[in-house]
Amino acid sequence: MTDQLLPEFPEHDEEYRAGFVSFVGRPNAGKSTLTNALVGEKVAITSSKPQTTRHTIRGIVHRPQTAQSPGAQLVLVDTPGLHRPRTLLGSRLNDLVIDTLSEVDVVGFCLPADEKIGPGDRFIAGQLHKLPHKPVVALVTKTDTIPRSALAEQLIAVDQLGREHLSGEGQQAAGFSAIIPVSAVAGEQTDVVTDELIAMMPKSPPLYPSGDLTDEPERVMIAELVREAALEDVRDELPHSIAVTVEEMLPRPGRPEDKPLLDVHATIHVERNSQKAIIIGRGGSRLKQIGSTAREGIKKLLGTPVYLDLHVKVTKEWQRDPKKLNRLGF
Ligand SMILES: Nc1nc2c(ncn2[C@@H]2O[C@H](COP(=O)(O)OP(=O)(O)OP(=O)(O)O)[C@@H](O)[C@H]2O)c(=O)[nH]1
Repeated sequence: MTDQLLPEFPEHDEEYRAGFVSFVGRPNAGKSTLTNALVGEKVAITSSKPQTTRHTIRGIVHRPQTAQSPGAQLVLVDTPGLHRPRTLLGSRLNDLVIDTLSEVDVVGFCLPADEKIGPGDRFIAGQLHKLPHKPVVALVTKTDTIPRSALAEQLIAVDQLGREHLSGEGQQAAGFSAIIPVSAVAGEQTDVVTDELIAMMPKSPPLYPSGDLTDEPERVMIAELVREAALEDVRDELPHSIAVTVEEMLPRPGRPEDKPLLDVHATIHVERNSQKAIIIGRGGSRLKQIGSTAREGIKKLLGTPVYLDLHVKVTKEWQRDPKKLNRLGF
């Protein structure tokens, strides 16, 4: 291997900080949007439908070393929302989240500014209490949606939530380590979030090469893009019944070097025949639309034109069957 092929790590000295942060919060709290805003590129999948972020997707914020700043790397681990489990998939997801959280340096608890604190938030706060000595920063998201006076009230309520759940035995400090209002959409206070999180990272050499925005395998991101496309405009009950696997991803042989084409074969798994019919649509029209939306996303992600071959398959009861869940990557 020549030196050119080795990944380049950012310059650093002993003051450099690097570590992991994970955002939690109930469905639709704004975790993925905030991840994207901090990283500055679309890595996590956002959707207006709740509970669509299933995989652990990392984005990396790089702060280069300058005369003013020692430089830092913030690795964002995006998790599904913690919620009361109702199915095997639900409890697997919660386990996955707890596992992830026990390994990160800081947890960012996203609480939307425009929704009253409810049982879902208290459930999550109760879960976080199980992780003693873990700093938790409250991120009050979507501040652009409410007037300042309402925000002040929400900040007080959030502070109260932290004091009720995150104090007591084993907890170093009472309540949240910090409470930061932020709007990912308006770009307000996103720098403050980054600064605050970086300050809480341990001193460490860089963990990833420069410019590496995500280490999520492309295959999983492609599956997520297909899933996101399939979720557009479908009925409310359908989202939980869709999973996507990427069967094969190969460069088309014999293409000229400057005109590559990637062949992608993917399967959309649903639970029932009726759902299959919805996904395929009249005369295959919906599937065609899903294909072209997903293809655009994949092309943007990889910078290569793609030929996307999509199949729809009924995998009965995949949410309740551990073997099938494993095969679908959960
Ligand atoms: N106005 C406004 N809307 C936001 C903001 N952040 C997120 N949203 C919207 O809130 C909805 C949910 O945002 P997501 O980032 O997908 O939320 P999430 O917490 O990742 O959701 P799950 O994947 O369901 O866990 C989307 O429609 C976003 O566009 C914000 O700062 N301002």
